[in-house]
Amino acid sequence: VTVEMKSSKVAIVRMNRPPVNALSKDLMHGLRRTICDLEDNDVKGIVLTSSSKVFCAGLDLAELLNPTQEFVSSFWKELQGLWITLYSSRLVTVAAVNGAAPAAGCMLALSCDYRMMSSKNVIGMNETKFGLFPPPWFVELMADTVGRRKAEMLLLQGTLLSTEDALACGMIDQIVE
Ligand SMILES: CCCCCCCCCCCCC/C=C/C(=O)SCCNC(=O)CCNC(=O)[C@H](O)C(C)(C)COP(=O)(O)OP(=O)(O)OC[C@H]1O[C@@H](n2cnc3c(N)ncnc32)[C@H](O)[C@@H]1OP(=O)(O)O
Repeated sequence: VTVEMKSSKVAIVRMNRPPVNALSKDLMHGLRRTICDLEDNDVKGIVLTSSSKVFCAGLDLAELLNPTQEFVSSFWKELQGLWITLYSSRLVTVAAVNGAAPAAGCMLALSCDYRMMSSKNVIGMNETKFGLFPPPWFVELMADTVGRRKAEMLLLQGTLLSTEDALACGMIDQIVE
């Protein structure tokens, strides 16, 4: 995770885990630590983005391949901790979605107060497409953002929306070129 101060009050927080910013336990820990440190330093707002062409590919599936029970438990704790920290942060949080944001990548964006996204990208929770279901707090985030019926349809079908369709249903707030 890298931090660039745009002014004394606004920080650009970049996920920097090539090639796709898959959320490993360490990346989630780094993000949470960074947000907490910025909160402790009188910063007012952050822009969360990526240093590569993918915003975030979701959970690191490689880390979840044949894990020990202990690892799954600590991984899950880290994911929940990151979500709680970001969602409840006193900072104004903006997601600058500058690449694909599937699954937990979408969760990160939806946990922010405002979402801008570059065109020709995709965002959504596609877990059902590969036989997983999103945890209830992902579901609530989606329902709070696009409405319950739309969320139900998107989650059932594991739809990844284009930038334009995401704007049309309120999943993002602005398209930025
Ligand atoms: C046995 C018990 C198990 C218990 C487990 C319990 C856990 C329960 C889990 C329940 C979880 C539910 C919620 C799940 C949330 C998630 O986030 S799951 C992750 C979902 N993510 C995706 O579906 C995205 C998959 N990736 C892509 O679609 C594309 O990679 C991309 C993001 C659109 C980027 O495309 P492109 O730029 O063309 O790059 P690629 O060539 O596809 O990929 C580059 C390399 O990155 C690797 N990679 C991609 N995504 C991931 C990932 N999520 N995790 C790990 N690695 C990833 C990809 O394999 C490539 O690797 P190399 O081939 O080695 O280069």
